[in-house]
Amino acid sequence: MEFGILFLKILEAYRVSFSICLMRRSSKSNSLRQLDTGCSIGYQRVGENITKGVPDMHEAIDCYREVKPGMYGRLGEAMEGCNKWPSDPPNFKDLMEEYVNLCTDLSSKIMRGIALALGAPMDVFEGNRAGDPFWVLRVIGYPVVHHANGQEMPKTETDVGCGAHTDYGLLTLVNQDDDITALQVRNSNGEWISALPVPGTFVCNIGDMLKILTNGEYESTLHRVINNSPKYRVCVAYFYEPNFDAAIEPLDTCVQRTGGTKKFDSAVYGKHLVSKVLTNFVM
Ligand SMILES: O=C(O)CCC(=O)C(=O)O
Ligand SMILES: [Fe+2]
Repeated sequence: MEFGILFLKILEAYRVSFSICLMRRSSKSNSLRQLDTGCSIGYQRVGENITKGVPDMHEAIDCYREVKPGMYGRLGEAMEGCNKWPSDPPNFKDLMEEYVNLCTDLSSKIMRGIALALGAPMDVFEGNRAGDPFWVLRVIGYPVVHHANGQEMPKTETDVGCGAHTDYGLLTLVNQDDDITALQVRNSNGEWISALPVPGTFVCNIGDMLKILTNGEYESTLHRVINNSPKYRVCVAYFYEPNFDAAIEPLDTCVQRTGGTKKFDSAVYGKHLVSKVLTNFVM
């Protein structure tokens, strides 16, 4: 039953997000932009997001779990501020908040499954690791890179909807169009393979923090987006993250499972996120 409700929410979030992207494109409004902080809450125009020095061919609305002033001291300062939810349609904020709650619940269940698969206690990812998880929600629109007559534009770096990267937290739930194949993941042979859309499902990516926690047993998924279809593509990506101030290091169980040597130093999640956001995902 729970999944049934989630499924309906997936569809509704998709539908509303799609209309927002279309609205934004037609009105050319940039009223959601937050210009007064280095943080990227709100609307980003096509090409404003940069991955490894190359502008991404997408536009997006970014929302974060709210960091209230002083909540995490200096660590959280760059992320302080309210989300810029679109006011039209009027139920956008409520719907997306409900969607976030459902995704958070589902992700914590997936993390419990992963804990058991690793032979660790079911709640190993809770408490001061991810008992109070941070989250990020991105509604992303990828414009068409074909000419109207279907002829392909010259292949340049700028055709890339989103350059190759790994996500920085624990898990990502990608809610993509049913009829456009654009997301690609790199497999262990170094080949790019398409993550074919399966209606009513998420693609679930592993992020950098889960790689550290598992001492590399779970690899963070290298992925990219190339929208070669003749249609505007929409994706709603939900990022499930550790506690903002969590110091993440390999779990003892995972160090033992992977040869007894810690492969990663401890990393404070919030610091990792802020460095990514402030450098516009250069790394
Ligand atoms: O659009 C997609 O399918 C994935 C987007 C993505 O990788 C990201 O926002 O980190
Ligand atoms: Fe990603």
